Amino acid sequence: MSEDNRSTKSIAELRREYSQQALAESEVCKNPIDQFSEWFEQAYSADLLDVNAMNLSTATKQGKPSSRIVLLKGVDEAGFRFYTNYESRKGRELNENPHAALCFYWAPLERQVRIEGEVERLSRLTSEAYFKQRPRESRLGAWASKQSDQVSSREELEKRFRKIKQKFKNEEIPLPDFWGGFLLRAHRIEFWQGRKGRMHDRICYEKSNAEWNIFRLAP
Ligand SMILES: Cc1cc2nc3c(=O)[nH]c(=O)nc-3n(C[C@H](O)[C@H](O)[C@H](O)COP(=O)(O)O)c2cc1C
Repeated sequence: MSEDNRSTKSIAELRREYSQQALAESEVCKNPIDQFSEWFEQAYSADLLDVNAMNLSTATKQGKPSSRIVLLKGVDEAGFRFYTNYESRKGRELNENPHAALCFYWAPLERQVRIEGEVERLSRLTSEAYFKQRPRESRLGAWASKQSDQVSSREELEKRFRKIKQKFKNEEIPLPDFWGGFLLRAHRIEFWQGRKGRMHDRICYEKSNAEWNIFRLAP
């Protein structure tokens, strides 16, 4: 198809077949975190760009939702960890409503993972340990940015960055009180593998009395 054709194709016509792999109840791990780690490892090995980028959906107390991408910074039996500004829009929403959802899409593998649960803040010690390992510029950026607040201009932002840089010149940059991690404790995790004719595989795990039930969903 020529470039010209490509540019005239309507959005409604954009589609492709998914046919690489299958996912069966009999093959998946008993524990969804093990299953997630397996898929994550495969996505990482496939050299996908931003393999740990995930959509995070939050909602206000009234249930008004909002979404954005954040980076997964760790996962284990306890849950999924990410870091942000506690006073940002997401930080404020999570503070008033801990229910949240994550979603990964690894397009070249034709895979999606959806995760639902409740968040809690990570301990300051854990956040500090992570903050310390961030590049100096990112640590300064955390101090300089009142994330999600309106700013009058780019210059204003850069002025704040320079001021902070000067303030911490030759000093260790401490973890700001308004910055840190969240742990999302999952109670539902769904693995989606694209199949031919939109007959996709969807294997879902739901937690009940500390046990994970596994079932298939219609595509
Ligand atoms: C690839 C990618 C990774 C990102 N990672 C993070 C992150 O780990 N933490 C974060 O606070 N924002 C991250 N962001 C920025 C967020 O998407 C968002 O713009 C910001 O957190 C403000 O969101 P809010 O106003 O809803 O709080 C990332 C954006 C992209 C595109």
